Amino acid sequence: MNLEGRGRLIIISGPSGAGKSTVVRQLRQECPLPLQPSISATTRQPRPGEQDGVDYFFLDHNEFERRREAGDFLECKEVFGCGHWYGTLREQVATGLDAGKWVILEIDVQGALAVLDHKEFSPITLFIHPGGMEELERRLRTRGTESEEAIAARLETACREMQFMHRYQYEIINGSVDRAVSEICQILKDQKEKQPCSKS
Ligand SMILES: Nc1ncnc2c1ncn2[C@@H]1O[C@H](COP(=O)(O)OP(=O)(O)OP(=O)(O)O)[C@@H](O)[C@H]1O
Ligand SMILES: Nc1nc2c(ncn2[C@@H]2O[C@H](COP(=O)(O)O)[C@@H](O)[C@H]2O)c(=O)[nH]1
Repeated sequence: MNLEGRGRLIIISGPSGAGKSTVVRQLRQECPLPLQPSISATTRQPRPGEQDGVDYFFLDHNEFERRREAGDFLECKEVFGCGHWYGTLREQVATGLDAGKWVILEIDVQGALAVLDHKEFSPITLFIHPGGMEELERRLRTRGTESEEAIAARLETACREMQFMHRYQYEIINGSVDRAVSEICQILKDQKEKQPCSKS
């Protein structure tokens, strides 16, 4: 059974700091497809400027657990092993797909593999990385949102995640944001062309 209805599901993974959010933000502005990010839930604290219900739904651990027990998540994982949970809300995905949107999940590798196990979806899968660990570290430091300890955990996780790149359909090297955005947009347009009956 395929639950994608009129929309499509897109999974974008890659190490923390690879530039996923940056690329997705520009992709939404420039790519002429009805793209819609799925807003995840997380137990981590908001960063300065982040808004509840826009960047994430920021939940405390009890509320996250309650929603997990209620079956509200399509997948949820403790990312980076530092006690913070992240999860894709079923409602975000279902509402978007029902409305004919191309719903983007910006999630880690464990989460992506869990979604791929749900056979009712046939997502377009992309793995973004910056082309080298030194550049990844530079980007995480330049962003300035994580402690030294958190950066170390993210880099360690990145090494493991890189080993799963072969599970994705497309590898995107985000050297230049403009180039990565135009490459992804072209991939999505090509996928649209391949659909049996043209969906919006
Ligand atoms: N092509 C690029 N060249 C140089 N810097 C970049 C590029 N793409 C993104 N950046 C910068 O790298 C940092 C990390 O980018 P971003 O926050 O988008 O990564 P992310 O993959 O979404 O991270 P996370 O998984 O932690 O949310 C930001 O400071 C961003 O401005
Ligand atoms: N498995 C999931 N991973 C998720 C989800 N939402 C985000 N993420 C991943 O978390 C890291 C860290 O994000 P940050 O905002 O704290 O920097 C990021 O790399 C995402 O891949 C989710 O719903 N499920």
